[in-house]
Amino acid sequence: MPAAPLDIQNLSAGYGPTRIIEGISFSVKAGDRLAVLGRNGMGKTTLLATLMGLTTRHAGEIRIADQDVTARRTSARADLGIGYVPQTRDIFASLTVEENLRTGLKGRPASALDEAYAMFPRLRERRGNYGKQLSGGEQQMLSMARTLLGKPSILLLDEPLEGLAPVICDELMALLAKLAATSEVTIILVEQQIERALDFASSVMVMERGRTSWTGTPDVLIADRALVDRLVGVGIH
Ligand SMILES: Nc1ncnc2c1ncn2[C@@H]1O[C@H](COP(=O)(O)OP(=O)(O)OP(=O)(O)O)[C@@H](O)[C@H]1O
Repeated sequence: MPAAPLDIQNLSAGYGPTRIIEGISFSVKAGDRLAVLGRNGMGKTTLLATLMGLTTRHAGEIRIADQDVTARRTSARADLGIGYVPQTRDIFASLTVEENLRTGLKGRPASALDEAYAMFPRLRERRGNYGKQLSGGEQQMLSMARTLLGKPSILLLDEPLEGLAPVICDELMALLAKLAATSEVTIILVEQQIERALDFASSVMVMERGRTSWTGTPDVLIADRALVDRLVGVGIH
């Protein structure tokens, strides 16, 4: 599927009656990269989960490639091309790497597994290992590879670097940059590693208590450490 634009208008959502995100609006053009930043507990995960149809929506509209998907179920959104890599790295612990990857094929031929192995050579080496035997970095690679096999037009990544060694973070970000350079996928990245997220993104949204507190381009934040500190509480060093 080619990269798709995403347009969110006045989105409010949460868990049951509890509203967590409130009045969020943004647009991401096809092939662009939006970083969503913010301190802990500000609603970033809830926003991604809402885009995937996994929360209670109270108001607002979600459009993918000019189609209103607001009323669509999670599975229909996945069919329309949203790929979601949650913070919890939803791999099957008791399936092997290869079996996990097969669940992501979505009707594509098994030969497509080679794409995943080309992107993540480490997964080829571990193809017979069970999910639970993988390191944190390998689990993240598997979770991402499985989602990418479905050829998403929009990719939602929730803190993919969490808990990973710097060298693995470098590898994953290089891969994401390569993927973004093809312009075949629109990427929304929630990340606490601000500097890496700003290096990667073409636009930025900062969230505070469920609302948008700042939007702009990464260069503005990179040049203004005090602003970053005020918005997300950590300076860039
Ligand atoms: N399943 C849930 N049911 C009820 N409340 C929830 C649920 N998941 C999250 N919350 C609440 O929603 C708020 C926002 O959480 P969320 O995980 O979206 O924030 P976040 O910005 O992604 O934080 P972090 O950076 O720590 O992952 C928090 O107050 C959290 O306690």
